[in-house]
Amino acid sequence: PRKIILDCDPGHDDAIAMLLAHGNPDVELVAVTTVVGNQTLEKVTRNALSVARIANITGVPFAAGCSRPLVRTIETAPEIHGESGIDGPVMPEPTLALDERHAVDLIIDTVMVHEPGEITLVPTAGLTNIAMAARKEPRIVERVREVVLMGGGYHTGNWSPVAEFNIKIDPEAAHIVFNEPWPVTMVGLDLTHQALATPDVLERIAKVGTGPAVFVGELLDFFGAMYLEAQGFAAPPVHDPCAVAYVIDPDVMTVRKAPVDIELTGTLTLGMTVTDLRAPAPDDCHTQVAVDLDHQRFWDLVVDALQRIGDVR
Ligand SMILES: Nc1ccc([C@@H]2N[C@H](CO)[C@@H](O)[C@H]2O)cc1
Ligand SMILES: [Ca+2]
Repeated sequence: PRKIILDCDPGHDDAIAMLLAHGNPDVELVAVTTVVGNQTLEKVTRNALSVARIANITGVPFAAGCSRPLVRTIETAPEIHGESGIDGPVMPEPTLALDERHAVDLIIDTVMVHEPGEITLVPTAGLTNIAMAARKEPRIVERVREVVLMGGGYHTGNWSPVAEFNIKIDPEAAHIVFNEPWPVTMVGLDLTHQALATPDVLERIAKVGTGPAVFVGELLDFFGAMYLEAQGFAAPPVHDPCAVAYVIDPDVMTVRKAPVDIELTGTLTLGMTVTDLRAPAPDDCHTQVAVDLDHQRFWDLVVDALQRIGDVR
């Protein structure tokens, strides 16, 4: 299976990404790291550990990372994720103890202890931990197989007209990550806005009938209500599991090689993932962007993962 490190800020959709990674047999969660984003580091870390208990994730180190962006001040998203960062479901008390290392060190140690090309980084939050890891131990850049991140967008934004939240909350970190020479797949809003949890999807998930499936239903009910109110979506786009799904099965979406760089000084465009879609892409282009989602296949993967997790309490 593909070995992945999930760097996340649970977060309703981060939680579903974790469940997909845990349930699907073709990926192995070798570490989970948290970073400030949807809510404060303390809240998203507590949420990550609660999700681990709900899905009975054991034998996987969880470590907390950066509590604020590299340069700028903290900007959270309570209007979508609520005060706890995962409002809606009643969350169980965490039982799993955190790894004593900082997330940046857990990422570095995990990459350096594995063979080159074994570890894939799957960030589904701001890129602060990833940027810090690349600066502290530059050798991880050539050892990481690829970075498959949820973030950005080549034609759309959500935290501004042209910038997406994960990028905009720490654009300097994103600039580092997109400009290191490792392969980067940007699973941006252009793609994730196709991953809508419509009523038929909610019904399929409810039919799984297990504790974790009920939990996902509750997550999506809250996420859906907030998305309708805050952004006028009839059904919520479930962003983060799209990145995990691409690692599981690259055919779940189409991708396109294109240079991407991050706007750091724009007045209206700060945090924009400026994507050069002019053809042809340079031969040495190390970045690609996700375009079309096979949403039947995507939701099949999510439902299958929940069925495989079963009831764990
Ligand atoms: N409005 C809003 C703000 C932040 C997010 C989070 N950031 C990414 C989508 O922008 C996902 O990782 C999700 O967890 C989703 C919606
Ligand atoms: Ca997230």
